[in-house]
Amino acid sequence: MKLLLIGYGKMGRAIEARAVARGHQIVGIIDPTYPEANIADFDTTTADVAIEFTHPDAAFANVQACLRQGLPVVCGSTGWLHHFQEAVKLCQTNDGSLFYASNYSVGVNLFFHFNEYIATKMHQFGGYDVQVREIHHTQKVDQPSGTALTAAEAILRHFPSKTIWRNEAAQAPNELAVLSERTGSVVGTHIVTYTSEADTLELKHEAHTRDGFVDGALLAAEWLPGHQGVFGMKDLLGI
Ligand SMILES: NC(=O)C1=CN([C@@H]2O[C@H](COP(=O)(O)OP(=O)(O)OC[C@H]3O[C@@H](n4cnc5c(N)ncnc54)[C@H](OP(=O)(O)O)[C@@H]3O)[C@@H](O)[C@H]2O)C=CC1
Ligand SMILES: O=C(O)C1=N[C@H](C(=O)O)C[C@H](O)C1
Repeated sequence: MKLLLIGYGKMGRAIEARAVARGHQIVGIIDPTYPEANIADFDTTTADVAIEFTHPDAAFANVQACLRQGLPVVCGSTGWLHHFQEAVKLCQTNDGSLFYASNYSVGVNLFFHFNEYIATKMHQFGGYDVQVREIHHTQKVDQPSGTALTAAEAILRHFPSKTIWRNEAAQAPNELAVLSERTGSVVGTHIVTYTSEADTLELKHEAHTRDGFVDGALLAAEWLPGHQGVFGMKDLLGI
């Protein structure tokens, strides 16, 4: 496949290495380190799909540019979802192809699945409070992480005594604390903790490397061309 990489940082570089090893071709790189390369000028007919891992402030414009130019786009950037419905509309208007996941690793998508099940059960049995915690490297600019937000929003849907999340300690029983920690080079750790007077139950995912994100993004990029609409990991993995 012919890939356009938008963003050539930690994820973009890791995707390049893995993609080439799998026989794919990188036909373009859009990143501030290549100032001559501009998404608006890129001849999109030379690529099958774009993979976008940039920055919360850049992602929506990049997604818009791909959709307007008829290029299927796999986006992994977090922190831009206040624009997501606009992206969905643009995708529909342009008969485009957009794939988005706050986390592309299979392990985290299993974690999401178990998170929904556990939230439902814990709410049924009662007596538990719940919080979400995420730990990442110090270069991460957004908080809470996109993954923590996906998990928190699922808890709000399945554990109805929590009605709103807050990125600090809860100040009322209906608030779900989503706590963020930035330290060292931690790749990405997410923990959902249920506590009662009697015991504690935890669901934890700890990424050891970025390989899981990279492999999932490449799977999505291999799958997306030919699929029209807005898709996520549930469509790809069937979980
Ligand atoms: N969904 C998932 O599975 C995962 C998502 N992520 C998310 O992906 C994003 C990128 O992560 P990561 O690679 O670690 O970050 P990095 O900061 O390492 O890389 C981002 C790159 O994008 C560049 N960039 C910034 N603005 C633009 C733009 N307008 N067009 C093209 N390139 C641009 C940056 O350049 P410069 O440094 O000069 O600004 C940098 O080279 C983050 O939002 C992160 O949360 C990360 C891992 C997994
Ligand atoms: O910025 C990162 O590094 C990561 N970002 C994603 C997120 O915000 O959830 C996914 C992963 O945790 C790594």
